[in-house]
Amino acid sequence: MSESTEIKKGLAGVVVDHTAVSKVNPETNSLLYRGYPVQQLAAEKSFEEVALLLWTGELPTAAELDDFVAFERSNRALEPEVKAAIDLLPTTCHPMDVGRTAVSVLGARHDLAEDSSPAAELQKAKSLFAQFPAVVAYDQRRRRNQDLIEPRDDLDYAQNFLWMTFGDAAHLEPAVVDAFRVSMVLYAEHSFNASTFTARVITSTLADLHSAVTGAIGALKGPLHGGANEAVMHTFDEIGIRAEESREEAAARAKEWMERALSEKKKVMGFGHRVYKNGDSRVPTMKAALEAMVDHYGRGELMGLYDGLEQAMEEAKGIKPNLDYPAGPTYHLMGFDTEMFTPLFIASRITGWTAHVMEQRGANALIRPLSAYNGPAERSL
Ligand SMILES: CC(=O)SCCNC(=O)CCNC(=O)[C@H](O)C(C)(C)COP(=O)(O)OP(=O)(O)OC[C@H]1O[C@@H](n2cnc3c(N)ncnc32)[C@H](O)[C@@H]1OP(=O)(O)O
Ligand SMILES: O=C([O-])CC(=O)C(=O)O
Repeated sequence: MSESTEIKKGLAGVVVDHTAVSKVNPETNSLLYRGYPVQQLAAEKSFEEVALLLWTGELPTAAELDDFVAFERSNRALEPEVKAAIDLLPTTCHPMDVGRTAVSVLGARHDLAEDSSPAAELQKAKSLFAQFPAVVAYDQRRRRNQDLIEPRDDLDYAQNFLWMTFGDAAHLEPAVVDAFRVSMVLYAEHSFNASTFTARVITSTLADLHSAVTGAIGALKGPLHGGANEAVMHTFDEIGIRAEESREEAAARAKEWMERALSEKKKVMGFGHRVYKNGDSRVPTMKAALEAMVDHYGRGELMGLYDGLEQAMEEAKGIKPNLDYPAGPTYHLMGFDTEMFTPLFIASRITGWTAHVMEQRGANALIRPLSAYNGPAERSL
């Protein structure tokens, strides 16, 4: 094999493999899941339907959906052993550590752990989909000294997730459930992003699905990727959220903050994207969901901060927001602690990761690039 010396730092612009799971097209600013525009899916489909679409390549028939919904509803409860493992972790650790540990425990306990046949992989993906919300919900509650809430099988995925976290009727109001469902659909899949690529690298060694998802969670945690939704909220907090303020006043303070941050050469999380250079295809849909939450909770000043930062970044650098930008304040308004935002991203992205694990396994080649050595020349001891 001849060694190429051209280095593509960060693999930017490198096409590594085919995928039929999704198509990100920065030219048309579109995102298709298995051929369907994500905006249409977000408007019309449940997250359960979108998960099946990503895994199988087609939207489910009514009977297929019924089967999956029944499976999901009967596998939602937090297993006592997983709860025990979570309880061993301090509440001072990051909730992403809890999510990562829980997936690892779930893998070690799964009957099909070492079976990587297509049927077993799909079964494990469905199990993780069903089991993960209880991990996030319980972790959120224990950090507030609240007891675990059992799932309800009369609720769909999005409703039940909110129920297990908050246990009140206010979070089952259609406006809240819908914004949450939209966020799950939009976060589900995005081709060869860093965490999905991590999952594919791990799968390429023929390791098991839960190992791939555990590694993917590690990659998602960083603020250059999924951790940005949390970081966005820290920015809002640093600027200061003042409920009594008008939208215009909040926007003016946010603009000032952004101008100062950029003059200090700071990177502001929630802006920019490796692939989209002219705006993230998912942002308009997520921004509409955020606006619905702002109206629902009567919190116009938050939209002032949002607009002020966006405008100042656009004016100074022409850099647009990514999906994490509207998602962060949406989860904040719903009442999640800031550190829980990226675990919510996990709950959604489990679908895309596992679809890619199955695709990688179906046409595998070990992922092992080359490096150009630039250390000391050979020397003797
Ligand atoms: C769901 C998701 O995971 S979406 C991504 C979430 N991540 C973030 O929001 C983190 C903030 N954004 C970033 O760090 C970057 O935009 C990335 C990592 C997402 C993409 O980065 P890359 O394609 O590698 O571009 P890179 O970081 O080289 O940026 C190019 C230029 O734009 C600037 N830039 C890019 N994003 C930002 C930002 N958020 N704030 C300030 N400047 C930025 C860079 O400083 C760089 O400027 P320079 O050429 O003067 O040095
Ligand atoms: O595609 C990327 O690099 C990051 C991203 O937006 C995602 O994973 O949703």
